Parts: sequence; structure tokens; C-alpha cells
Amino acid sequence: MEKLSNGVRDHCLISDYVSPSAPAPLKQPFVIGVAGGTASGKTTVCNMIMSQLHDQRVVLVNQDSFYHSLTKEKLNKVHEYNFDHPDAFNTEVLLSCMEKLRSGQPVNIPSYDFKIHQSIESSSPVNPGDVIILEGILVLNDPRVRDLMNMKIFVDTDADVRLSRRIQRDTVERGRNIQNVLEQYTKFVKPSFDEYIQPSMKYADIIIPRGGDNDVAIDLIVQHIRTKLCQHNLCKIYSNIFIISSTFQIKGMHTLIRDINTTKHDFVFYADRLIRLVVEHGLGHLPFTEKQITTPTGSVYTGVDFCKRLCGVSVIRSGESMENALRACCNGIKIGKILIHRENNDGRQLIYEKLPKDISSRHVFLLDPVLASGYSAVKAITLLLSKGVPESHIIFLNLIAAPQGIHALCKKFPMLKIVTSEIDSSLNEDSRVIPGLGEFADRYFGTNNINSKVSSLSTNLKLRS
Ligand SMILES: Nc1ncnc2c1ncn2[C@@H]1O[C@H](COP(=O)(O)OP(=O)(O)O)[C@@H](O)[C@H]1O
Ligand SMILES: Nc1ccn([C@@H]2O[C@H](COP(=O)(O)O)[C@@H](O)[C@H]2O)c(=O)n1
Ligand SMILES: [Mg+2]
Repeated sequence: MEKLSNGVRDHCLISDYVSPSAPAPLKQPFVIGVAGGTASGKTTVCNMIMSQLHDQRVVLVNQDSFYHSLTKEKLNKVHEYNFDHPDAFNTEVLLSCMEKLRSGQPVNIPSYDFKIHQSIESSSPVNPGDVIILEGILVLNDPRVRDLMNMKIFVDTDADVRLSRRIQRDTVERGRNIQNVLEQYTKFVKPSFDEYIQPSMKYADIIIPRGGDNDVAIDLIVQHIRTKLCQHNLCKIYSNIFIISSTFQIKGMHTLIRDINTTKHDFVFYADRLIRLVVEHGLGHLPFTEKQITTPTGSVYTGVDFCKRLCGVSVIRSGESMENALRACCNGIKIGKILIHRENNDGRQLIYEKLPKDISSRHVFLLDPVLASGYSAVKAITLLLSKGVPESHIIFLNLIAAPQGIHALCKKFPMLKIVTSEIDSSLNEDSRVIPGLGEFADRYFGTNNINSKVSSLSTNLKLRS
């Protein structure tokens, strides 16, 4: 029995396969969760993020809006009520509001009055946005709420700072006195922080130390949200793009290979690490067969057998940098080559090809680390199709892709799969990826000593100043 593996599809929100002629799927908003202890600066951070994302439709949803209103009996004993316990919130209503917003429907979100401990029905509905920020002390605690999020942030501020801010805020804005605040803090706020909030930090993708004081972190996060939004939007349109899950390790490797000052040695080292991850991810898209084997203990283990009819095809020169990683993962794999000449911005000429004779019966990994306009990749894929390779048997492995290249490939070849590690923002007038990393092949093979150019440039600058 041969079936297609799909274990890697969940790295970005992906709707079902859509052919170019099919109607575009409903665009789901990008959901960011912001958690952290009381007075850590969650609301402040959210407001800063929102003001920087002014060109997007951003909706802020506060977990506070979903506090249960206190009954008369509970109001009489309000000092015994734990507002920091997960049960203090009506999470069912929160989930249903979030679902509605995610599916593009306007929703009535209650507003909460901290002075009277009551929730008030809102009269005007909140409209869905491109981005939903869900903020609150316990938004990372419940797995159902976490599952709604595309990005999770934890604001990590020192407990002493939080307590002093809380005293100030609650006495000024929430109708409390210092004694109330301190009693509530010792009895409920701190124990619940230790039991529910602090442990939820492990689910965060990003931790912001010092909250709103940390301008650098906020700028980086906004930049990261913009990259993610672009990826998210492309993944929503095309189901055949797979972006390896972004971690700070991967972001760090990208930072190094994109840096103009990185030496050739480091460039090769970190590019190789990233290439290996992309190749491993690409292998997950190959068909497999179920296989039973016997272990040395005499037990039967039901596993899978790798697909063996494979080959690689590298686009000379930069694609050749990916061959070693492919060989390291697939022992003895055949690798063909294609040389395409760039005549002008949109003209491409096939100069040379050497492909396995039986390529039509193989799954093909097409290797090119940078996808810019997509003209070269279209030329390469057209050649593979003319050799009889089914479109669905081609997996394009890539490190950095521009949205223009993705549109070009996905529209023309809807059955092709693209595995990449980051999608950049645009192309410049020369059809180079922006921010990109320059000429990949020159930097990888050391054919253009970029660092000596930089040092002569900086010498010039020093001389002039
Ligand atoms: N960096 C900061 N410096 C000084 N005061 C701050 C800072 N960040 C927040 N505050 C104040 O502390 C209080 C709590 O901040 P807020 O953002 O509302 O936290 P949270 O939403 O996590 O409870 C507010 O009164 C706010 O004005
Ligand atoms: N009636 C209420 C409801 C909640 N609280 C406290 O609010 C805190 C959460 O809000 P933050 O803006 O600080 O995140 C939480 O720690 C509750 O103790 C309250 O005092 N009264
Ligand atoms: Mg708040």
C-alpha cells in the first residue's frame, strides 16, 4: 500500500489544495497570543505592537472580557474569590468568539468592569481583522486556546516590578486600596502565577523580558510578525508551500548567512545546516510503504519503508551547494544538473542538462537555494516535465523564496511542492530577493570575496570621514 505522508503539513496553516482556477479559500486571520503575569506589561506591549502594525487590520481581544460576572453571594465574599484561577474565565465563550472572528464574522465581545466585577454586554460588534491579538494572564494555559494561535508571546517582568505597578494601577484605576491589593496578591495572584501562568511560559515562541521597556524586542517581534504574515498569507493561498517550522535557531542561522560581514567559512557552515534541515523536511513529503520488521528481541515492529525511486537535480551553480546534504541523507542518490542562463530580467535559456535516463520514473528533488522571480525554476521544471516527470513528483528545495517566485511557480505548477526555510518580502528592480543574502553561489564557493569589498568600502568611508 503506498500513501502520501503528510506529517509535515502542520508547520503553517494550510488550507486544502486549491487549483489556480478554484475560488480562493477564506483567509483566516493571524492569531497572536500574549500572556504574562499581572501588570507585566501585556496591554502596553500589545498597544505598541498594534501601533507599529498600523497598516494591518489588527483586533485586540482581552481575556479579561471573558471573566464570569460575580453573583450577589460571591460579591459579598469577593475577598475569597480567586480571579487568577482558570475557572474564573468563561473560556467556552472566549473560544466561540475567537472561532467567529477567525472565520471572518463580526462578534460581540463583552466588556468587563473591574470595579464591580461584572461583565457588560457590548452593543457594537468587533469586526474581524487580518491579525487578532489575544491578551491575558492565562491565554497560554488552556490547550484549546493555545491551538488557535499562530504565534505565542510571553511578557516576562520581574515580580517586584509587577507588584508595585499593580498597586499603583489598581488603586488608581480599579477602585482598590493598598491593603486589598496586597492581600489578594498574597492569597491568590502569586500562588496562581506560580501554578498556572509561569508554567505556561514554556509554550511561548517568544519571551519578552521587561515588557514595554524592551523596544528592541518589540521591533524584532513586529518584523517577525510581518514575515510570518506574509508566509501565512501565501500558505493560505497555496497549499503546496511548506515552510520549515521557524525557531530562533533557524532565525539565528538566517541572520548569519544574510549578514554581509559573515566570512565564507561561516556562511558555508550555517548554509549547510539550513540546507540539511530543508532536505530532511523535503524527504518527509515522499511516499512511503508500510513495512513490518522483526527486532532483536523477536518482536514485530510496524514501520515504513523509504521511497527508493529518487533523484536530485541541481540548478548550476548555487543548487550544487545542496548536493552534499542530499547525498548525506540518501545514500548513493543520483544527481542530475541543469545550467540556465539569465539573458535579462525575464529571459532564461537552457544551456546544459545532464539528467538520469530513467528520471520519469523517479521522484525529483529540484535544488536551488534562492527562488527570486521564478523564471529559472519555471524553465527547470518545464524541462523535467518534458522528460516525463509527473508534476506531483517534483519537490523544489529552497532556502529563501520571494513571494513573486512562489506565485509564479504555484500558479503554473499547482501539483509541485515547494519546501523552503523563509519567505522574504520582495524583489528589487534587478529581480534580486530583498532582504535576501546576495549572490548565494559566490558566497558559498568563495568566487566573490565580499568581505574584502566590504573592508575596502569601510576603509574608504573612514578615509572620507
Ligand atoms: N515599562 C513600563 N514602565 C512603567 N510603567 C509601565 C510599564 N509598562 C506598563 N506600565 C504600567 O503598569 C501597569 C500595568 O501595565 P499593563 O500593560 O496594563 O500590564 P498587564 O496588561 O500585563 O496587566 C499600567 O498602569 C501601565 O501603565
Ligand atoms: N474583578 C477582577 C478581575 C480580575 N482581577 C485581577 O486582574 C488581573 C488580570 O488583569 P491584568 O491586566 O493585570 O492582566 C488578575 O491578576 C486578577 O487578579 C481583579 O483584581 N478583579
Ligand atoms: Mg492588561
